[in-house]
Amino acid sequence: MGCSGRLLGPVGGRRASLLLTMILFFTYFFYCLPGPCEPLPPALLLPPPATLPDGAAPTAAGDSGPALGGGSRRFPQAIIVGVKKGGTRALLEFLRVHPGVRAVGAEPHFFDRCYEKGLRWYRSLMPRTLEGQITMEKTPSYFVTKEAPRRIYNMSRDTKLIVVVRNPVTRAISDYTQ
Ligand SMILES: Nc1ncnc2c1ncn2[C@@H]1O[C@H](COP(=O)(O)OS(=O)(=O)O)[C@@H](OP(=O)(O)O)[C@H]1O
Repeated sequence: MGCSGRLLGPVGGRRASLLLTMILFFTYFFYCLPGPCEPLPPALLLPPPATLPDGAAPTAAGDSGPALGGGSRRFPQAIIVGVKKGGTRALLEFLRVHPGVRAVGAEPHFFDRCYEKGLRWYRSLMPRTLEGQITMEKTPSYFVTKEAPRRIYNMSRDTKLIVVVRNPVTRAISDYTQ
């Protein structure tokens, strides 16, 4: 009569359905597993440019050269300065999306508040960069620090300053409301 139910019995039936469920699960997961990584787009595989637009980064005495971890810490070739609430953070974040740009996350305030700590300390804050990558930092208040231009020039005469300005009224409102 009723063949399978009788042949397997209640326990056998449960086992069979459990087995079937497991097979279905494994099959599903097998086909859902991601394949091998997609190859990187060619643009990301390209080496960084051999030279910087305005020459290589300055190398201070005592620089140990390329580190085992990859790259070395260099003084910034470009510093974003400008008015407070001028949009300097946004500019740095946009620039650092480029693989050829590496930047300090926080504002170092070296040339206005921490100058006495010395250049070695300042450079230790910088991210490691490979040859051809650009190191950047942003500290808006260098713009209103009388000594900052001379100090930056003494570090490296090739360092570029990117000045961000903004309508003083909207800037003041932004500063007031935050
Ligand atoms: N692309 C662009 N154009 C114009 N304005 C922009 C841009 N990106 C950011 N912002 C505005 O900049 C304000 C924050 O400025 P900062 O990052 O310089 O602030 S800070 O001084 O570092 O605290 C802050 O201003 P408010 O929104 O008016 O407070 C941001 O909205």
